[in-house]
This record gives sequence, C-alpha cells and structure tokens, in this order.
Amino acid sequence: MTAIVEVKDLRKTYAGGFEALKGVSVTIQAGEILALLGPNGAGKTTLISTLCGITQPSSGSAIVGGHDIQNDFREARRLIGLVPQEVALEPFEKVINTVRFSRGLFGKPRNDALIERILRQLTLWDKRDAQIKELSGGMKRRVLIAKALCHEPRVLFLDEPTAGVDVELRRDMWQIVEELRQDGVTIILTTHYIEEAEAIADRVAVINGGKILLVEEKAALMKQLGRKVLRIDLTTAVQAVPEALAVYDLELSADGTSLTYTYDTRAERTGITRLLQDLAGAGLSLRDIQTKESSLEEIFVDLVKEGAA
Ligand SMILES: Nc1ncnc2c1ncn2[C@@H]1O[C@H](COP(=O)(O)OP(=O)(O)OP(=O)(O)O)[C@@H](O)[C@H]1O
Repeated sequence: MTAIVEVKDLRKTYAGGFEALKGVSVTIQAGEILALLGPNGAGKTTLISTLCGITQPSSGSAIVGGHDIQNDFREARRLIGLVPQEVALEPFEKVINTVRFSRGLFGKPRNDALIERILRQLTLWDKRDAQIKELSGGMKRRVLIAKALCHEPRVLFLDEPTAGVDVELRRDMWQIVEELRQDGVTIILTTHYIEEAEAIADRVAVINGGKILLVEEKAALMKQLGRKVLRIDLTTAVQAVPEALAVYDLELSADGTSLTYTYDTRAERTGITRLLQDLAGAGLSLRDIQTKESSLEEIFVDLVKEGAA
C-alpha cells in the first residue's frame, strides 16, 4: 500500500484564539475510503479545509501525493477534489458549463468526453442544459460532485455528502462513492452518521475536540460499537465475583451490590441466558437487571476520558 495523504501534527488556531485542530496526524492509503466521524464542532471541516488549502494551518505539515500542501500548494491542489458541505453554485448557469468551467480553473484543457462520462455517472446527463436553479437539492449535490471530479483528482474529499438528503439519495451517493473507488480515487468523507461509515468506509477515524482519537479498520470499530452492557443489581452485596462466574469477565461495583457484563449484540450467542442461570446456580439473587447500549456518544466519552488519562 502507498500513502497518498500524510498529515503530521497539524494544528489550527483561528484568529479569535480558538484551537480547532490540536495536533492531528493521520496517514491515508491510496485507494481507500476513510470516514472521518465526529460530532458537531469536532474539527472535521477545518481538517478538510486545511488539506485543500482553504484554511492555513498554524503549524504541522501535510503531504498529498508527494506534494506539501503549503510549499507546493498548486501541485497538491491539482490532485484534490473537494465536495463542500454547503451548495454554492451559480443559479443561472447551465449544469454542463458549471462543470466545464471548474475544469478550466485547474488549467486543464477542455475534455467533453470526460465531462459526459462524469455527468452520465452522476445521472446528470439529461439535465446538462438545465440551469442550476431548476435542479432539486439532490441534483445540486451531484453537480458539486461533478465539479469536484472534472479535473480528475486522485483524492476526493466529501464534507458531509449526505447531510439532510433522503434515504434514496443517500444510497445513490454511497453507490457513487463505491464506483469512484473502483476508478482508483482515494476518498475521505466526513460524517455524523455511524451507518454511513459502516456502509462505505474501509477505515474510520474518530475525531473530537480537534484531536484524532482513533483510526481503526471499520470491522474492528463496528465490533466496539455493537457492545452492550448488562447491569445486574444484587439483593445482597458480595465481596468478590464467585469463581464459578469467572468465564463471564464480570465487573463488580465498589460497594459489591452490582455486576456488569459486557457483550456483543452482533454475536450469535450473547451468553445472557447462561449467565442468568449461572448467577442463580452461584446462589446470587437479583434485585434488578438493566441493559444499556454503548452508543457512539459513549464511545466518544470513553475515548476522551482515555485520551485525558
Ligand atoms: N473561521 C472560524 N473562526 C473561528 N472558529 C471557527 C472557524 N471555523 C470553525 N471554527 C470553530 O472550530 C471548531 C471546529 O469546527 P469545524 O467546522 O471544523 O467542525 P466540524 O467537525 O466540521 O463540525 P460540523 O459537523 O458541525 O460541521 C468549532 O468549534 C467551530 O466553531
């Protein structure tokens, strides 16, 4: 595998003094789809904007396709396509001209065959002569993608590609992303939606408070997200977890009145039925039981706590 984006200790402090990126380091491999997952204000857009040269970093470095984003800005930028979060298009311009013009901005020669291919791929070909203002919101988003692709970038950044779009368009977007990957484009997308990361990413980076908290293969992260916790309150406090229950890896509360069992909701067997039988077998009587899903938010909280420790 070859690294196509290498970010090292990137920091960004905005003019008002707010530090939006606090030393971000991440390496992105050519051809992969990386989802940047994080809550509002995590720093996702700041990171993307910095890599695309829209925002200047305060310190640190980033290299795209071998080119430093600051010292070698033009070369780095030529390799990058950006689909921004907000739709900013000229309302009276025709679809095809909007896309052609974008290619021209990168100093690339006119290539109508390529533009046709992109517009067809994004099911915009029939709308090529329509004015932007005549398009639906979903079509405008497709035009943004077409614009980002028309100079043949090797790395495509998509900032919240499916925020506020309907389920059907979301699935279309996922399909488009997959096709682009098959064409060899490296894709970095930001999202709030765990199911989006699950559907299309190879790896997931969790970002919060301007820091990357983890970068993990999707499968490993999803396993963590599928965790659920069963809390068992006992009628009588115990000193220790009975030996017979050792296999369950239970956690005993400090006051000895409750046990916590963590299990994977996606596993074929959660072990709950057997655990409840074995609790009775060990002579423990239960006052109450409750289950709790480990949500993304909780995982963030855990990660932040670990990060601060
Ligand atoms: N130009 C700016 N000046 C000052 N602060 C800014 C500026 N742009 C962003 N911020 C702040 O930096 C932090 C990170 O913002 P950013 O837009 O990168 O987050 P995000 O993860 O993309 O969030 P969202 O999911 O809401 O888009 C926020 O607290 C935001 O208020």
